[in-house]
Amino acid sequence: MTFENTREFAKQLDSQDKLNKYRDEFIFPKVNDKKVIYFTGNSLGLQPKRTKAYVDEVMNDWANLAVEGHFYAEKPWWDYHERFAEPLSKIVGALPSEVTVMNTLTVNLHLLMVSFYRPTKKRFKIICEEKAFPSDQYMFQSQVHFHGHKTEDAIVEIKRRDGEHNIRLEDVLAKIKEVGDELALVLIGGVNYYTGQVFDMKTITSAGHDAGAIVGWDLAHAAGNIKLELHDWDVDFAAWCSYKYMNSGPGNASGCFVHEKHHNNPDLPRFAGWWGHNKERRFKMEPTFDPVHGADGWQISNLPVLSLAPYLASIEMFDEIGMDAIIGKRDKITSYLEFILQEIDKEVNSSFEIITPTNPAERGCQLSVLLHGEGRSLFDYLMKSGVITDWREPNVIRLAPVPLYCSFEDMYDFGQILKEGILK
Ligand SMILES: Cc1ncc(COP(=O)(O)O)c(C=O)c1O
Ligand SMILES: Nc1c(O)cccc1C(=O)C[C@H](N)C(=O)O
Repeated sequence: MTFENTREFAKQLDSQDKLNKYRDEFIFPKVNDKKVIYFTGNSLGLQPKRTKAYVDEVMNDWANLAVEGHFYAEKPWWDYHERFAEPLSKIVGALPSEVTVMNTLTVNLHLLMVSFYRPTKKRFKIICEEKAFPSDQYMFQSQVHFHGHKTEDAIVEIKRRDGEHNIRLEDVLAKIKEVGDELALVLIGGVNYYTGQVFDMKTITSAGHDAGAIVGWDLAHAAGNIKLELHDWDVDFAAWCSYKYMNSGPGNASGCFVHEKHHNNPDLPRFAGWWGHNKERRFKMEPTFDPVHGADGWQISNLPVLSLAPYLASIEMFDEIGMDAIIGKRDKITSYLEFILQEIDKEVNSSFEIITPTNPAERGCQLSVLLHGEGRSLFDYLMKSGVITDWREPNVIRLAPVPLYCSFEDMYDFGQILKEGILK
């Protein structure tokens, strides 16, 4: 597709965009009484207008029913989470029995490691990406220490090559082969938070299994952003947060995937609690744990229904639209943003460097841009001008043109503000 850097062309793209109507379903912060151009949905998604009704429903049931709300609310709280299974399974490419919602992301990764990181004397190493998100690094370090290993012995990082911003698939596969029978677990961020690189999860999962390892994925930046086929890729487990691309609200609940091949394994350890116990007999207060079949069997506590309400509001919007339509717009608007950046770079003779892969199959909707020669003052100018991005040292801005609420005209306007900021 040939793009043009004009407002008329951007407006034309918006007029052809079938998802453009969803923009009005979101609440935008304002700067100078104008909706911001919001590029940080990879950190916190915007609030859907429909969210309040879902939260008010729970608040009203609590007010009017109190404890009876657990069983007699229109959406009973005791199995409120079961409303996620169908829609969430479509977003991550799973069976409904393979997904559940609970806790928050890093907590879930720890609990899944209880089940899936069981080192032996021989097979104890974990492969991850270099400079994984810090919470993942601390999770890995604390897990291997818990099992009596040293970080330097047990954690193997796959490194970028000198002068390259992204990790090569061939290097991931070579490292898996190299570690071989000492490899217990491969756990990588499916979409890298810093560069926006998408990893070939199918190929890496297969290679990890060939080496005799378990393979899991941190999908914080992937769920709701890219096409996932966790069941068919034979992924063992995964977890994601819901407050980024799934617009559930700050610090909100995480989602988990556990492949059905692990559902009936009595030898699989897990930290148990009553909400993972047999649903029909849960209130008989039995002494012996009998796990619910499926990923719900990893639940521990009764669920934070007030948190799940915004999550459900968003998931039901995703179900209305479908991931294919979201991904279709994502590819178009991300490519248009890439075009705008390249055009502005030429116009102001700057030296931007997009460090996200140029191949649409290797990226989601995030573009990470090294602003060579520019400092934090440009970032500050953008923010003051109503362009919300985030700054990552040394001088990278991350731009996530989330398809549900970003417009093509936003991209054009961003380009004009960026040019002003550089030329001022
Ligand atoms: C890749 C990745 N992993 C883990 C986290 C931490 O998630 P939480 O604070 O919900 O545990 C984040 C961001 O918050 C992230 O981007
Ligand atoms: N969870 C966050 C928070 O509570 C404050 C600020 C940022 C976040 C984030 O989610 C960071 C995000 N994971 C990132 O990749 O930058």
